[in-house]
Amino acid sequence: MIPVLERLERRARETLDPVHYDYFAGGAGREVALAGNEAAFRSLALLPRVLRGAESRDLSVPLLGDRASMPVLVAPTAFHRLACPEGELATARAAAAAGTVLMTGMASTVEVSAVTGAARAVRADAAVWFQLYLQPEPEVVTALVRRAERAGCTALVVTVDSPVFGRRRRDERNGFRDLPPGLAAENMRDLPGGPPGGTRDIAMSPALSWDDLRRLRARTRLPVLLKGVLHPEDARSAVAEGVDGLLVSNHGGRQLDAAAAPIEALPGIVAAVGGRVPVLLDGGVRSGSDVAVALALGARAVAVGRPVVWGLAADGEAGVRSVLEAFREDFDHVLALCGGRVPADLAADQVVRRGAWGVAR
Ligand SMILES: Cc1cc2nc3c(=O)[nH]c(=O)nc-3n(C[C@H](O)[C@H](O)[C@H](O)COP(=O)(O)O)c2cc1C
Ligand SMILES: CCCCC(=O)C(=O)O
Repeated sequence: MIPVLERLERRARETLDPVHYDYFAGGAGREVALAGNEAAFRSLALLPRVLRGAESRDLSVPLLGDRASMPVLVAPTAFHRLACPEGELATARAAAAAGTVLMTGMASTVEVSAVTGAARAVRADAAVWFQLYLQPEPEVVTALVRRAERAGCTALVVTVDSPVFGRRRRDERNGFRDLPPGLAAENMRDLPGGPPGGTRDIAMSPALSWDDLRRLRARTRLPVLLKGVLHPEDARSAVAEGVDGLLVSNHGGRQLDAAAAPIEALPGIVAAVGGRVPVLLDGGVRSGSDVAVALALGARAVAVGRPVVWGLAADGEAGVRSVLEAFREDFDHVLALCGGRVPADLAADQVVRRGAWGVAR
């Protein structure tokens, strides 16, 4: 882990209400998936290339019509006002200042138009994508999509790894269920069928199918990224359905505790997709070399969840900036050490399994 991240996490742990710390930090079940996400990166190593004449690095990557200044994006995480009074506004400013994509969540404690407003006040062309869980009622989905479109979001991130909510033992132990008074999931306010002026609950439904995704895509011209895919067949189906990108993820180990680490699933997905749409990854990315391994194995970019929350809790907007700049600096350094000039210079033949005998292909 990058030392700055360790420091910020420590500070966040000291600062946050322990119940909220556990909500942010925790995973499902025995937290095997949570630990496995980082462990899987540690089991992989890089074969640097040499004498490549790789001067003047450029870390930027194209993504669904936007361009990120580096291949490290902000993953959608819920309830930022639990971490800092400004909440998602601070996160949005920091992401915009870093020139990277913010995936803002349906479970944001600041309404999405205020989030995009904060980002665009820092950088006029700041890219903000809207993450949503498909809701069983079509009119609710439409209302959410319109809300994201009106706010100027440039893509939708549809999370599909949550047919039911994961069992988070820390939250069960702590009795953490609801946001404290004064905080709410503001994107869920004033939706069809909800209490006037109040918020609806976010529903998770195992009944959702590709039909629901088709209905969503028929309702919007925004590109759609599917978040939470681990199986190559699902990746194939998604591409056949016309999805614009995939985010390989196990929800930071918060849903299926037996889920494979995203970095383990990535090669199968990349092979299934065959370059037809960009593949992104999140889960356990904690250093520039983690970024490099994911990119070498075929990811266009990665996203980070908890490190951003720790930055936010430790030092608000400045803390998130520190996190993003630490990733930029560390990835730039690793790319240089690997003989790369641009992210796409990293190739799959540069990744080996630690402890395995063999030669580079
Ligand atoms: C506190 C917390 C809240 C999250 N909330 C959401 C959410 O509302 N929607 C979603 O799609 N993913 C959510 N995630 C998952 C993240 O988008 C991402 O997949 C995960 O955090 C990546 O792993 P990392 O934390 O190891 O970087 C959440 C993760 C955390 C830690
Ligand atoms: C209903 C809020 C969902 C938050 C979430 O996805 C998580 O805590 O992992």
